[in-house]
Amino acid sequence: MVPPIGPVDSAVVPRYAGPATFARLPRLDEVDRADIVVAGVPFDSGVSYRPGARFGPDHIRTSSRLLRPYHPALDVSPFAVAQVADGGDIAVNPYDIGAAIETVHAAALDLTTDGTRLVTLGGDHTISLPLLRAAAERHGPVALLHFDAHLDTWDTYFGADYTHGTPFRRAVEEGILDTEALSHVGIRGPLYGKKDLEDDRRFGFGIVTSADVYRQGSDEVVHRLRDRIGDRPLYVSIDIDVLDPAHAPGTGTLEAGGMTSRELLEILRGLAGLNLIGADVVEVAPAYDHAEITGVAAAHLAYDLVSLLALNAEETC
Ligand SMILES: N=C(N)NCCCC(=O)O
Ligand SMILES: [Zn+2]
Ligand SMILES: [Zn+2]
Repeated sequence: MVPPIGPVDSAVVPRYAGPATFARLPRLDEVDRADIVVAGVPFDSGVSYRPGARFGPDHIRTSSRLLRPYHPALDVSPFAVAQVADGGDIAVNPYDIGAAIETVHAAALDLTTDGTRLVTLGGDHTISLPLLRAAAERHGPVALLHFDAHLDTWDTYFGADYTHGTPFRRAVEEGILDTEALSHVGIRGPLYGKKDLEDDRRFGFGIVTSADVYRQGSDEVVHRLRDRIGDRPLYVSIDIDVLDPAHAPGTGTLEAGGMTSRELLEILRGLAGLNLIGADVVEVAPAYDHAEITGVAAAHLAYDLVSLLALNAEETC
């Protein structure tokens, strides 16, 4: 195998110089083929509160300049065992949510020909629906592990079906999720009513609340999740607002009492060896960020997701 083209060498070109691709990786058009692609979706027309996640991909890329090539907790050099590349941004229509969803769906299919795995940087949570459609077309109905303060299984907002609060209800209705293996982690905060939870349970979701993570600890949570997921194809969706506002102020719909970035990274690392087939990190809105707190958290989460995928790619080489 030809060795992968890795990131720019930070001992030669300082980290703060040059273009900000994710982790300073090559662009997709600079490599023959990629095992893993990181792509952005600058879209926030589906939000119910503060806008700004359209600037998320650029912010996460900038905040990823300090990532280093070896992941000690997972014992993997992700960019050495797999060809990882930055696929740039999927340019979507900001005025027509239906058209944007179609574009993301088509682009996700295009980027995952030939077994390539996709990690997407949002963008608001609306984009997970077309990403899941593409994942299900490749793998059949997928298990979903959803980290979020919010259920995002609501029905409509102002009569609109496709919003950042509704992607997983639509996905269940479309039959693209494996309803035996659906989990939310980090749920907290006020709801519209008890029916929100009843509907969610009817769709098949299990809930690990933010308080459960604190009380039970990451190891116990990982154990429960792994049991539920088994060897099914798994999609991981991370809404950055799953983190406490102290750990991720740069987002649109904050809720107090969230997880720490340490807890979330610990849980992700506990997923090593599962059949992860795709992932997203969404809802980063840089206008409300301070000192790159949110950007760095998102960059590290994306790095861990890439590392999990790289571990699997290494196994199959
Ligand atoms: N941040 C996401 N994805 N969803 C939040 C929806 C909250 C609401 O407006 O009720
Ligand atoms: Zn959320
Ligand atoms: Zn969400």
